[in-house]
Amino acid sequence: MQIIKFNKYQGLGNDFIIIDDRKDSTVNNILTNDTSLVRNICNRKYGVGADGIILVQNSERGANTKMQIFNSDGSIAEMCGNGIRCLIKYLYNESQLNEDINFIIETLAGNLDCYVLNGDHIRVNMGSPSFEPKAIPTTLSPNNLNIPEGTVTIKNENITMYGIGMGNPHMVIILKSIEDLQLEELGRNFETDNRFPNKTNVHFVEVLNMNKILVKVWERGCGATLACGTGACACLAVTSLLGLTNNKSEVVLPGGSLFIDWLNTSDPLYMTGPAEFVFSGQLYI
Ligand SMILES: N[C@@H](CCC[C@H](N)C(=O)O)C(=O)O
Repeated sequence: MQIIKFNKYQGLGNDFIIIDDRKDSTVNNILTNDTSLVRNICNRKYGVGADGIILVQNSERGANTKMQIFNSDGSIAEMCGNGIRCLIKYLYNESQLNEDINFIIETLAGNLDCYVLNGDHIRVNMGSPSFEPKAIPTTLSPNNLNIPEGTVTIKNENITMYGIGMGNPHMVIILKSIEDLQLEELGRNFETDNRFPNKTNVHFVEVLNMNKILVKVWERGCGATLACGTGACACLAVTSLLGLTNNKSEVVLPGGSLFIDWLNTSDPLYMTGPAEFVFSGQLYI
């Protein structure tokens, strides 16, 4: 049995157990070979409770550190927007610096620049959204704006949905209202839509005005969460390309707001939002 220290952080209620695994990658080896252990640790009744586990690892690609993220079902995700802010806040708190500072984090979606602003908000260069079907991956075909497009059925109505990659796959569905949404039923169904061979995160979007959208999230490997950072970027990228919002907007999620800007479609997209320490403890695994 090993004693593993952890810190719990949350970004807009999307919560993560952060484990520093830089010494010898032991935890990565254990968790990748035992997905039931991840599920047990993330379980909200019998475990610590979280939407995922983030391992801080040594970077082999010139970044300050590498982020490895496990969803609460034990699957590994390529990227996590709220998670990367939590990781940055952890590194910032550990460094005991009291000034604005930058970090470069290696992820399975590439190296990302992150900036701590006034100690509590973190701005992340999220890279460019991908509309290339193979890269997302999806079998959907691009529409005239080059966004992969298809339909899903909601309450017997065919509704347009879009596929987009932010390192990880996203399905974006724009509705007139998302108030009375069967999130659990639709999310579970669409997550495994066979047009997304690696499954997909699912987002239901209501456009409030040119500068604000409302989003409800069903995450691949986690279920309904209070926020999804990569998803917020995916939604804003789609609504701005469709001309429904500006390219700099507030994304209102059940857990709070993220601010996304994508000032030039040939440039990366930026996400700004909070991250907070919740508690720390020890795992006996
Ligand atoms: N909560 C995240 C995304 C985490 C990974 C996702 N569930 C996936 O499997 O792609 C975020 O804030 O981006």
